[in-house]
Amino acid sequence: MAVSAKPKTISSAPQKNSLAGTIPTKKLTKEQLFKIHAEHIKQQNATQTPNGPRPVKQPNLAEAYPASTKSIRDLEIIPLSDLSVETHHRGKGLIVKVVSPPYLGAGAVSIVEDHWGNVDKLAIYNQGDSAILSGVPEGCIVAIKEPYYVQNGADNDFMICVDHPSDVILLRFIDSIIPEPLRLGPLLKSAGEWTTAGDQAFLQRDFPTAVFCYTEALEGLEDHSAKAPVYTKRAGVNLLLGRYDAAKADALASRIGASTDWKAYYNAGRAAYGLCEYATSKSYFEEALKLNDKGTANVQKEYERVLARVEEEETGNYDFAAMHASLSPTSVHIDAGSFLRNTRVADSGFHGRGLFATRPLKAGDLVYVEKATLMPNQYDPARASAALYSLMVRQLCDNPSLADTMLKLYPGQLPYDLTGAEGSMVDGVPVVDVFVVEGIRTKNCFSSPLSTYDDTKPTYNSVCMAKGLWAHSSLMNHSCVPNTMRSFVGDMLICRATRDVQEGEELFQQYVPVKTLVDVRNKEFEEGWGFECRCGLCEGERKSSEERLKKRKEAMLALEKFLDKKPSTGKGATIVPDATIRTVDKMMRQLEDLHETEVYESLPRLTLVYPCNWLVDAYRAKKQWAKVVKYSLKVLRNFGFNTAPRDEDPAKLTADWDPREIYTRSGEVSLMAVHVVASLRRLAEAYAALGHKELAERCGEAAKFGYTMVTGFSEDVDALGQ
Ligand SMILES: C[S@@+](CC[C@H](N)C(=O)[O-])C[C@H]1O[C@@H](n2cnc3c(N)ncnc32)[C@H](O)[C@@H]1O
Repeated sequence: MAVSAKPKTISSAPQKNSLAGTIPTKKLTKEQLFKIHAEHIKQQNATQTPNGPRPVKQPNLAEAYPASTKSIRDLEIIPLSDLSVETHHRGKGLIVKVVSPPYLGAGAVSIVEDHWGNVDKLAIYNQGDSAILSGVPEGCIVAIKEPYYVQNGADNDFMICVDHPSDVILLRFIDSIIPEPLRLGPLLKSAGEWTTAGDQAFLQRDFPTAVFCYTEALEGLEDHSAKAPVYTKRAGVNLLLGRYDAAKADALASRIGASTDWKAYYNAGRAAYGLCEYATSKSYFEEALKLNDKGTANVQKEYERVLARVEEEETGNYDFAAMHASLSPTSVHIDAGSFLRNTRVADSGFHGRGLFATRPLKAGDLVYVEKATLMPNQYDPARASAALYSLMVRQLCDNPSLADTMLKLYPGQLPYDLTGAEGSMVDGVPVVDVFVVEGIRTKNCFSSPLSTYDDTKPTYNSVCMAKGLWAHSSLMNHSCVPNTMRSFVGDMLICRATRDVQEGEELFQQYVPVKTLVDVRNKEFEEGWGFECRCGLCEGERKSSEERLKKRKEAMLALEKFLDKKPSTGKGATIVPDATIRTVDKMMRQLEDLHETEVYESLPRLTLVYPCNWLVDAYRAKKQWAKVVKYSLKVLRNFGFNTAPRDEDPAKLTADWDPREIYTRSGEVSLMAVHVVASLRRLAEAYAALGHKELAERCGEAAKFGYTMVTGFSEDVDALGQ
């Protein structure tokens, strides 16, 4: 798993176009523009499947520029003929009419005309399906704020490129800012006509247009009692579009002070539920039930559902096994609340904010459970990042209240400072800066399998990973030897303590499974997240000399090279010849000797984990159980579980070794992983084979306990296979 597969860094600015800053003298004529555009549309109609997923134009952070934060009313309106290439026209705006149907690819490309009679090409990206502008209907009039003009391949081919969704505004036909020659006057006159048009659009399932029409209708009405039913209609459509902020506002605006308001509260409750505001949702359903004391079955059902969410938030009681059983490729979003009260956000000594324990926690305890803020059902690694990015943009446009959660996350270093206006409403829409969104995505997203439990099974296709945002979890800083471990069941992130944690202690997670060598893993942190890790393991290992580090690296690479062609387990494994085992054992001991005691006495020795695991498997295949014990104990020790006995004689251990204590008594610098569970299982098997039943049972129990930390909920260690 990874917080982000390969976070992007901001590279140097792209090469400058020789025309940059100039008004092009050679441009396509109006006729050429229309002709080429018509050909593109013809081609599109011939090749594209209607309603198929549209590609996403993912932002290149190297070319980042800020979204406009100005109102169109404060900008100087300029003609299309004044646009200069590779230029962000700060302080300027365009008002244009769309004079062609759109060509739909990663963006919507249309031909537009200004009131001076100039025409040009407009490409609008990053509009969600719920926005009319995702399709840019012919005839609509749009304002483009602080336009960016680019060359589009061929010498004389240029276009206005709108990356930030809030940089383009769909204007109402009666907006006084529209210059006279572009004005049509409203197509429909009365509120009644607009309402009927909204109803028709609704019946045709064109929900964005329905919202547009109901909005026009509301503008034309003055009397609240006449407005109320239109608000109710618009609330319903907004609910269908997942525009919960607007749905909630509409539902509340539809109240008229009568008992029929139960419907308004019911809709407001559903909208708040959609926003995961369960306590608020509960209070709206209660109002609805008060007004309609017979309680319609629907309200009662929704009320009971929200009560379950509130209880989960308060108690952290979940039936994870049932959640897991409910997962399927089409059903990955779990209906559950987040349990966060064992943690709080505070300043960290490591970086910015971090998460801290609000009460003492025992190893294995639930630290928190978080439902994804956003997680698209997209497990194809080639599409997962783009899917998350476009969902983040869409949700910020559709539900501006999400900005409070999402835009507070760390965006990494952008080439410009945040304006502070991101997320605020300008010209009726929230300012959404796609480069900030992408920065937040790369620094904060997690990769998640459908379930971690299944992901540990040897047969599972671990390439299938979705990407999601868990806003609370993102606030946790990284440590290579963390005190928590995360796992996933669908879009629920389960975080468990891997050792005892005191009240007030900072909580850490591993951003990625850590590389064995201190310099290699820190290069990854530096490139991906811009920090150098100062955890106990990294600080400890830095005390080792450069020369030692170099020698360890060489020994490790030689060992890995030797082992590469000699699988001791799984596909291609055969019984390994004794001579090979002896060589591996010797090379492993040489590598072991390169770990100086003064540095590694109680630190994990990660370079040794792989060869020791290899030896466990090789001896197990030969049923040499004493050796299995020896090397399994070494694996535990190499993960930093230094209370694992170093003397492998079972006779000495039977009385007083409780393997569960590895979790509680190893100190701060140990590393929990599924391999630890696997080693405990191997120990259990080997002790049993050697006749040490009691020890075997204890190891089995410790393995089950550890597996719960790894998977979030399951003790079924047999899932790990043979
Ligand atoms: C997902 S954020 C974590 C929350 C962050 N501390 C904040 O204030 O929003 C990731 C960023 O936190 C910082 N960070 C995380 N772990 C760190 C650590 N161990 N040492 C220093 N900085 C760390 C890095 O800047 C990283 O890019």
